[in-house]
Amino acid sequence: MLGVKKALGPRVASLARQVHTPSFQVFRDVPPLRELRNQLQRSDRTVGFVPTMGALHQGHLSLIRQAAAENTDVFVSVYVNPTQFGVNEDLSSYPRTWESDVEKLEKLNGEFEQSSLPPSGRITAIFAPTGQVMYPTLPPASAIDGAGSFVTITPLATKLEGASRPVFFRGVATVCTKLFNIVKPNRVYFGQKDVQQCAIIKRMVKDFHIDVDVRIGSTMREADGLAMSSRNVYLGSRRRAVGPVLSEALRAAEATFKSGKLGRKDILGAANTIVDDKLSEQRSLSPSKRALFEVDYISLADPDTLDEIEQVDPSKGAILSGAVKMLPVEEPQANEDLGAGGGSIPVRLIDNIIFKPSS
Ligand SMILES: Nc1ncnc2c1ncn2[C@@H]1O[C@H](COP(=O)(O)OP(=O)(O)OP(=O)(O)O)[C@@H](O)[C@H]1O
Ligand SMILES: CC(C)(CO)[C@@H](O)C(=O)[O-]
Ligand code: BAL
Repeated sequence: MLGVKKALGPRVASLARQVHTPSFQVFRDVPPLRELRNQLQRSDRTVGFVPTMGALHQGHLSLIRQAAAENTDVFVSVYVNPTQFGVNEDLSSYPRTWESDVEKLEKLNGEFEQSSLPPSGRITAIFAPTGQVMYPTLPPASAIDGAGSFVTITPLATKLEGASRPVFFRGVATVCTKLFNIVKPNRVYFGQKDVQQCAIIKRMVKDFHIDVDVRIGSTMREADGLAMSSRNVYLGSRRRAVGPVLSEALRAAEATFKSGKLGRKDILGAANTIVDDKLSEQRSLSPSKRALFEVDYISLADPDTLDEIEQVDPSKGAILSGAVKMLPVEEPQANEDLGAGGGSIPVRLIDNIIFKPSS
């Protein structure tokens, strides 16, 4: 185990000193973390675990708040897992904001200390492992035929997000298996924004008899409906203004469902109209002003199998979801806010709404 100062380097160490004594331990390796976990086990404390890839925002913090309300101790992992990125995806540019992540977690612990709402747990440990720790035998492989020890959950992992990102859920299931084995949490917390990831984790826990309770937190949004996401920092102002199109489209589809229509054509038709109108509007603008995007999918699927459905069965409900790729900014303007990556990185936005089964 590293003290927070040693783990963070001199700049953050001095920052941490200014704030107050670090309120959690930072672990880079497994054995010291296991030692702490075993101590907690012996004193009947419960661990809620929130896996993240860092670049923390209010979505992550809401999961941590939920974990603190339901456990005495919260463990958070910060690890950008290479095996869930395809070979042409944004692994190298993925936002890494360790210093501000630690500040946010410190602030949150301060909030928990002040809280009068019982019971309130606190963040006890951050696990920020190296690649060598997480993949001890072979360097991690992202190619589809790459060698390594992997967990695969098929056919769930091949649908929707998996159709566009073929190694994504293999990487997620693999790293989550490792993390669950290391942390041995009582409860794990995932965000509904990544609805297919939630379905895959639940299936993995069931099929492998993993002794953990999977808890899902609701999607945190910006004021205009855009789902919060670490990758939103790539958008810049032009693409940011168009990004809410996906949540608007899903809300229109939901309104159609709530008006009593159960058929795919009606429900998805409402979403597609919003998306098509927005795209026409943007195409009519000059390349120096517009933000173009491609729709990867807008889906109405069975909540268990994720297969596309023609009709919502009210007793089962459905998952309405979508993915849109914001294309690189054309003809950037002087002084334009282009976001991280200078507007050149395509940004995949995902979102969903769950139609709950009627009781
Ligand atoms: N807006 C959100 N509301 C609630 N939970 C969220 C939100 N965004 C992410 N999460 C959850 O936080 C956990 C960690 O996600 P991750 O670190 O990949 O952040 P992210 O914002 O989803 O990043 P990315 O841009 O890579 O999708 C996941 O369980 C994810 O579902
Ligand atoms: C669950 C996860 C931390 C695994 O790397 C990641 O997929 C994420 O942040 O959603
Ligand atoms: N939130 C999911 C992580 C990813 O897109 O790689």
